[in-house]
Amino acid sequence: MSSFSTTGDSLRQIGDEGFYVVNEVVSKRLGHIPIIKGDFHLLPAKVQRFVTEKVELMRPRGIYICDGSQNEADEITNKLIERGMLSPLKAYENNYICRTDPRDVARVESKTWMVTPDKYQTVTHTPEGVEPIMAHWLAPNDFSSELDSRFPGCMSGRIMYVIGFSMGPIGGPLSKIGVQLTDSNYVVLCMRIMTRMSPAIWDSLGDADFVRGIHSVGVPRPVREKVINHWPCNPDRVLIAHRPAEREIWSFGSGYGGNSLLGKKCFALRIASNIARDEGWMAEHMLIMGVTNPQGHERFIAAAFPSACGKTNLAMLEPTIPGWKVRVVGDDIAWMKFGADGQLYGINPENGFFGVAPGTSHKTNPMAMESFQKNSIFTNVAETVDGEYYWEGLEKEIKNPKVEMINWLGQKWHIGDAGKAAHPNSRFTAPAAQCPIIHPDWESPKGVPIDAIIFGGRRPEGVPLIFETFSWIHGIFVAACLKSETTAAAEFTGKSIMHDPFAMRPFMGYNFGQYLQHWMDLAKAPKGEAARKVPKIFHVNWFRTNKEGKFLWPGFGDNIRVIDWIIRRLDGDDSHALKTPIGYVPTEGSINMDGLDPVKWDELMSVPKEYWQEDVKEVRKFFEAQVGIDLPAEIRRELDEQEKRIAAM
Ligand SMILES: Nc1nc2c(ncn2[C@@H]2O[C@H](COP(=O)(O)OP(=O)(O)OP(=O)(O)O)[C@@H](O)[C@H]2O)c(=O)[nH]1
Ligand SMILES: O=C([O-])CC(=O)C(=O)O
Ligand SMILES: [Mn+2]
Repeated sequence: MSSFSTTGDSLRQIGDEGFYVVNEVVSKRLGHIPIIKGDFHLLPAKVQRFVTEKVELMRPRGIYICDGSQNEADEITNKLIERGMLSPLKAYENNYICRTDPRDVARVESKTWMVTPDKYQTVTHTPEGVEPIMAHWLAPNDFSSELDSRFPGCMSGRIMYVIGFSMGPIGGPLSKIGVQLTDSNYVVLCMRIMTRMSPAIWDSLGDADFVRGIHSVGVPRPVREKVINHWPCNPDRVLIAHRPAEREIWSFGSGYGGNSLLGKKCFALRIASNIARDEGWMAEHMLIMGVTNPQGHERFIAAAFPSACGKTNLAMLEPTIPGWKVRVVGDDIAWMKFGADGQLYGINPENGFFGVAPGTSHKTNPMAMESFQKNSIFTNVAETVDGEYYWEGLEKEIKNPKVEMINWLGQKWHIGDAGKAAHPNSRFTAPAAQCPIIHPDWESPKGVPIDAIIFGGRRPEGVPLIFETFSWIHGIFVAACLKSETTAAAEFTGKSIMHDPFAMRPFMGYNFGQYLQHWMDLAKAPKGEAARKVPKIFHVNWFRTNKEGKFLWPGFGDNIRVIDWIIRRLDGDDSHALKTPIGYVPTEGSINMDGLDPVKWDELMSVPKEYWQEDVKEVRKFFEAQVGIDLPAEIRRELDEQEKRIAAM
């Protein structure tokens, strides 16, 4: 029998919150835990049990059941303004800025764990002494002690918010429900933008199971250390742990989005990829865009680039060649499933954009700019005395270039001063529905038909602007070899090229060899279903540089020129592709360059033999060290074949 029961309504004011208690949870051990908002009795029984168990563990001073309403958001926002955590950006409507503790600015890959009874459910068989980089494993016993040293009493003196949310349109066949508990009201406001949060969740859920998220900033009251920028966090004790079998996430010590908005990377990628494997679909770090050509025919494309490598920008691109139209379905995560008709369909499980601010401007990404003119939250950007946001990349667009600002560290700052205005991983959080080019079908429950998948990364050297892979399996091989220069989205400093297979290294939810096998298996339709029409797979590189380190390709809106070539390939145009050892590249003249400053075609498109000889050796080492016996034989064969093709160049 549960040690909890609930009592009826009572009305009183508690603490300094000024909220009224409508009912309360009674624990034999803890006494009365006031429900500050919402009706506990209306939660599904399983959610009630989840909440009461965690209340007993984390001992908040009150429970706040969120309904996702505007009133609720206003109430929380006002509270945060009072406390100094948020401030309004007066130049816009309902836009707010906040600065984090400077130690809490990005995902912490090294403290992110998958907890499975068998190590090899999580990681591949790496040789003695080789630390797996794709997923980090924590043994259940070790997890228990990590948990015990953090969570008991961690919400003491704080309010626990209960957030019911749907990833994907509520009730849709590809959608999933989660419940996140958190003691951060910043997280509540951001989850309200990033997920679908409404009382309809509880009706849709009924008795069914849900993904459980438990999040605490890890600063119980009374607070022992000084809180910086009104941003409580506990950087030394950060832990982001997932129990895939239990569909459960435990996040401690960080308020930064990628660590704390549990619907996003933790649920929609790490946990969902486990569900997807069990249920025969895919959860990927991909944008989805609809592209209409001048003839009026629309195609949907999914694309995976590592963090801060251009997904948001590609998803919303404003074409620089006439007649083309791009509309965004999603900018970061795609859940995709083959239909019985053999077509792959994809949804964007999110409800908002959590985008990189620096580099975003009317020139590079006007549609993102339009999306965050209201109802948005900016984290770690600079603020001008006129109440505008500012970051690197807006130099030419700011009204008054001499204006005084407060930089992300809270110091007075002007353009030209030392240091940066905004943290390189500063972010905007904006409702997707506000994007002027949001696709009319972006909330279609069954998803949009995906005809091509693009992979890419930041590759200063050797990798052509675009190539098409030879087959589904060769495409999987190319995605497994994906590499990119490190960015500020995680804790790595300095620029080095890292492996980031499928742009999923930080988000891998299970053994990478099995993940590859799952991708391969998806090509085969189950009995009774139409043969699967697997998407064509491409690789792009917007970031190749010349000897001076300058980008050879203008990128952004001009990337439509590459998409145009891709779509012609989908349409069966065979006349404009040259076979190379790594795939098909465009023949010179087959990419529309009208109106562009001259581009150094050879430097941009070449496939240098020496570079690729080195690359294939390096990839072989990587596979041996990081995938080992878990590497499917077919993928090893692709490597062998590619090596032979390169040798014969
Ligand atoms: N040179 C160049 N830079 C680009 C291009 N596209 C994006 N960028 C820059 O890359 C950075 C990150 O781009 P985003 O589109 O936000 O990256 P993302 O893949 O959505 O990142 P996450 O949200 O971290 O997953 C920004 O500073 C952009 O300005 C491009 O085509 N060329
Ligand atoms: O998770 C985050 O912090 C933001 C993001 O999209 C990424 O890093 O890929
Ligand atoms: Mn991302």
